[in-house]
Amino acid sequence: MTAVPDRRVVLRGVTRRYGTRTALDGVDLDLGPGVTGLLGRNGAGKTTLMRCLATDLDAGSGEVCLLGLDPTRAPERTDIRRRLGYLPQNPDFYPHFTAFALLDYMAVLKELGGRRARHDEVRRVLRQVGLYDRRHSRVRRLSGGMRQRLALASALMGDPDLLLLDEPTVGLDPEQRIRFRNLVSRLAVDSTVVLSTHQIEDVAALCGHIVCLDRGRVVFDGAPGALLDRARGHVWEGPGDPGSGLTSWRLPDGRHRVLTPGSPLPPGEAFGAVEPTLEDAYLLLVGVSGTEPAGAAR
Ligand SMILES: Nc1ncnc2c1ncn2[C@@H]1O[C@H](COP(=O)(O)OP(=O)(O)OP(=O)(O)O)[C@@H](O)[C@H]1O
Repeated sequence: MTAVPDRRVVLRGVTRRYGTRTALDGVDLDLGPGVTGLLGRNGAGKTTLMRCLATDLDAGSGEVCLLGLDPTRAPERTDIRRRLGYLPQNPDFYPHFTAFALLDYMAVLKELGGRRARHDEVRRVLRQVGLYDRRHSRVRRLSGGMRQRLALASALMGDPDLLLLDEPTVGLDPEQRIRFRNLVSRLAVDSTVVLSTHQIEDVAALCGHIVCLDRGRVVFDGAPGALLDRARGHVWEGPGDPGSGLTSWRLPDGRHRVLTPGSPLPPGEAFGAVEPTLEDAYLLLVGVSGTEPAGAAR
């Protein structure tokens, strides 16, 4: 009987600084197979966390265990790297390589077997991301969305146990986005996937687990339903702009949607409570510049 590989990601008290700036502040995490959505505003620490998980950046102080292995030990770090796929934010590729040659080169670096096995794997991932017909195109001739899909193909090579995707759907058209969701959700049956994104629709469609960072700290770690529960009673719709510094926006029918962090009371007489979306819940959690985050959501 073959042993089931350990696919967990465990962090204990990870604090990562850049000089005097603290990017991660005492982060504890425990992730397993399925898709975890990593949310947070610009500068919250998402990319720093992803780079620590990708072993691209040392984790500073605290403990990290990836796939049952210790990334501070060189041989274990090599094993982790063979078993992980990483799509970094703004990937940049050699522009003169063809799509096929580029992935083949990545496969060599990842030590994915001999030439035939490698080429089979490159063809497989090119088909998965819908780029097989463009395999002989040079990277510089691909569109931005196609380059993003090429980066995804590179991350998918070797069926990784841990897949780290930093803003993967930037530049994808709606059809490709659905294709991406299907691909990732199938992979996440067995693998641990971490999806860092500002696209809340992708999180709603894919993630069974959400982690939200704010100024380097974990401010939410749980199921989407639990995040929605916190927002219930704080989202309203009614006529007119209630003003008073609350987060609100005009809907296409002229009514206003209003968030009342902290207060479970309507912002005006004619306002009725509505079911929160994940975006409402996220905005209530982290607050919007000029407003306070929801007391109840902290
Ligand atoms: N190489 C670096 N040197 C110094 N400071 C950095 C460096 N990289 C990131 N930072 C700082 O660390 C903090 C966290 O940045 P990080 O890129 O992890 O945030 P993020 O959540 O990924 O943001 P975004 O959503 O904008 O991509 C920010 O204050 C940022 O300015």
